[in-house]
Amino acid sequence: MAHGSVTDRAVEALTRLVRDVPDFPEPGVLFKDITPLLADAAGFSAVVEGLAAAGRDASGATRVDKVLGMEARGFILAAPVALSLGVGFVPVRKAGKLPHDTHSVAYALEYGEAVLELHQDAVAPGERVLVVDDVLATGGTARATHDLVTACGATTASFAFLMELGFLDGRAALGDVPSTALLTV
Ligand SMILES: O=P(O)(O)OC[C@H]1O[C@H](OP(=O)(O)OP(=O)(O)O)[C@H](O)[C@@H]1O
Ligand SMILES: Nc1ncnc2[nH]cnc12
Repeated sequence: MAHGSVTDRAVEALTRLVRDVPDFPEPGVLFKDITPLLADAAGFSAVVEGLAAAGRDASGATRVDKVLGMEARGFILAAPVALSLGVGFVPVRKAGKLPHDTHSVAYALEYGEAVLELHQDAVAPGERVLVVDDVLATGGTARATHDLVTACGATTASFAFLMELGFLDGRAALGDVPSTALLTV
């Protein structure tokens, strides 16, 4: 079975490059550490191209206006995805980091609570964006990002994740927005 543009063989190889760290950052959380995968040139490249496929139509044409990534791990993946698609990259940052006027949303994630912000003029009304992140866990981060996009008058065309933690049912938080994950655990 293929997962988006990633074959079964690639899924096995990528899964081996993600390290499980028990009880980080707090007891009871099994942390999925993607740093070994990022350090592997072939793995990193396969992930970027697999995620970028969510921003293309069947003919291979880019069908989004911007790629958004969430601080911090989302930046690492979303920026090269934007370059691959030939569109701009927009950072969604934790509170207090963006210098100009922002929209702001408080949210909860698997191990805490935080606030995410987006520059009000970072995406234009009517634009379609691809939201890229490394992990979909509870969906709190992704949902907050979608709400920020909506506050700008733009549309989340799709979410693309490297890894989905299926047992946390994060997809339930994403409503009707299409979502793909290269790996599911
Ligand atoms: O689905 P959720 O429960 O919201 O969890 C997923 C989010 O958690 C992690 O980010 P984190 O806030 O730990 O920030 P980091 O990228 O700076 O490590 C991860 O990169 C996702 O953005
Ligand atoms: N279990 C987990 N591993 C890595 N990143 C995460 N973000 C939220 N939950 C996570």
